[in-house]
Amino acid sequence: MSQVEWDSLEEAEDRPFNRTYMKRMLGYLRPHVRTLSIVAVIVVANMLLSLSEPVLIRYAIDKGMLEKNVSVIHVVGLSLLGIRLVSWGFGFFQIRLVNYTGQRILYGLRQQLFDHLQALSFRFFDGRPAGKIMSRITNDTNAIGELINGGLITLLMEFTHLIGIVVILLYWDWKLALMAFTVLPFLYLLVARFRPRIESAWSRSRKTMSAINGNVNETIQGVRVIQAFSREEANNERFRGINTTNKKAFMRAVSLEVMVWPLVELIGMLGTCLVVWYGSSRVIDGDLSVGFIVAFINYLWRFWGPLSALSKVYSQLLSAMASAERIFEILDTEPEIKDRPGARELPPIRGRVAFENVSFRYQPDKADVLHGLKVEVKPGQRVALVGPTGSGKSTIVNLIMRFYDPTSGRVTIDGTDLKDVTLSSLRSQMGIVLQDSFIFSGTIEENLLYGKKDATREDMLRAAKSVRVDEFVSRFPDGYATQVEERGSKLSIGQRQLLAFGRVLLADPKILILDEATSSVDTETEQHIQDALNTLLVGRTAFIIAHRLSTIRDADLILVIRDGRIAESGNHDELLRQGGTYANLYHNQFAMQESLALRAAGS
Ligand SMILES: Nc1ncnc2c1ncn2[C@@H]1O[C@H](COP(=O)(O)OP(=O)(O)OP(=O)(O)O)[C@@H](O)[C@H]1O
Repeated sequence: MSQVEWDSLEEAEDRPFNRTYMKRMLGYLRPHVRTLSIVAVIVVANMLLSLSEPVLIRYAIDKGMLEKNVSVIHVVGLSLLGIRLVSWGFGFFQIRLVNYTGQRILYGLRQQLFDHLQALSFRFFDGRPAGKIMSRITNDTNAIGELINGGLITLLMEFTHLIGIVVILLYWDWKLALMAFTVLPFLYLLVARFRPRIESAWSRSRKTMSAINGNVNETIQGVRVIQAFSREEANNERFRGINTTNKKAFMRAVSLEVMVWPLVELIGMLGTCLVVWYGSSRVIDGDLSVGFIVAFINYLWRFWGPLSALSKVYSQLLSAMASAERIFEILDTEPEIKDRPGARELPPIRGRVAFENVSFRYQPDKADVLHGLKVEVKPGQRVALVGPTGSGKSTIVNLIMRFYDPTSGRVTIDGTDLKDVTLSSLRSQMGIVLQDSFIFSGTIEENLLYGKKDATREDMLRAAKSVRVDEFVSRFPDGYATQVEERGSKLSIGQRQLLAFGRVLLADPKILILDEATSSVDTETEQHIQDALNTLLVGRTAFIIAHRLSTIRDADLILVIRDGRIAESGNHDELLRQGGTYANLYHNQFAMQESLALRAAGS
């Protein structure tokens, strides 16, 4: 089973009713108490109106039909019509108010989740698939919304109805009422037996739905790889599996429901039959009037409805509770990396970066990835990080950006521990360009201004020109206003790289981190990128996860990383003279790159 399927089946486990979550969820209603009180008044008024209908019918039969008084029938008829009209008006306001409040609560919850998500540290995202997180913001908030919009009102309405009916029936004729209620234990047994099954079937249906979402999300993200490997059929097979499970779970839930709810009605009917049988004999005896018995039965019909509705709301409540649990899990996750109390602003950076005996592991129960790193980089130095895959190069730059904190030791800038300064003052002076430059949907101009909203148009054009963005932008009919799709999918890899350079150049960071793209671009673009890079690096301390020989050779300091340690350090010539790992790497890998480059230049 894939991660996505496993996660969604595992975690959506519905838990039994949880009072703490319920209380916390009700906390979201607190700011809307006034509106909800109005709703409650409307609900009670509607309940009273609705419960007055059988009384009017009783009156119409006993005083109108049996005593042949037509004017009573006219009055009752008009009254019933009036009641329905007023109920309709009340219902309209009630639904509007509830939906309005529900939407405001959902809006706030979604916003709160979104804000919180952005503040969470990398470690949180490391362990969770994106599809799962997305489903929390959409599906789980919706489940809570449905509860507020539909469930809570049903609960309030049906509950008040039920109480009202029981009171009236007992008050009218307690013997007849108790006779009708003798079927209640059977109803209870039936519901108690089948409800858990229905709930678990619905729960399975929801879980498999979440697996479907995860699967679709993964497929969209990975569609290029899927098509490249012609995995469509195998993927379809996997999707068909989840889809079938979902269909079966849904069908099982529905079949149970269509079996149980008519049974509930049947048992209710039994209670009504008892009343008809016993009540009619009392009507014949002249003990009860016809209008009375008709009204009594009418109330009984209204009694079974709320009972099944309430039972369904309970399922809805459990499902919302599971959603609430997942939402609260996110909201309760404290960002690991945050400003410590009393953190100060980092003054303008000069650019000295030091690792003081830094060790780091990604998970507490896993082995160290970096071991006692010690290195000092002077302001303005260009540092190349080289080493085999998985050796720890990206981890080092993650620590400089303070995406993670070291497990032990300190990372300092100009002698200040990164943990002592505010994140915003640190990151606003740092820039990062990753291999796969993330371009946001919007215009090219918006993407360039991403790190410096207040830059003037002249600044923007200058930056774009110096990293050669203007050359390709000028070929677009809309120029800088050209819309680039999500992730910049309309741009070539080289163009995306240049745009990312422009974005970071405009932000003018003092420390720059760069993960050099490994993907091959044509020699001309390569040259453009090299030129742009040289412009970008002037006057900044730079850490480059380098793959190109030219970048490495130009570096002031090369750090060769092996198994989370600095195996060698020095400049190109020094390291070649040492004849160690770097020299080997150079002769085996980079020398070939160089001869290829020379050949390309000569051809
Ligand atoms: N988020 C993570 N959670 C757990 N382990 C991780 C995480 N990221 C990286 N690692 C592990 O840490 C080690 C160092 O990874 P890192 O990404 O720093 O290597 P790298 O030198 O940058 O590799 P590459 O050149 O392939 O990008 C690897 O063993 C990797 O499996």
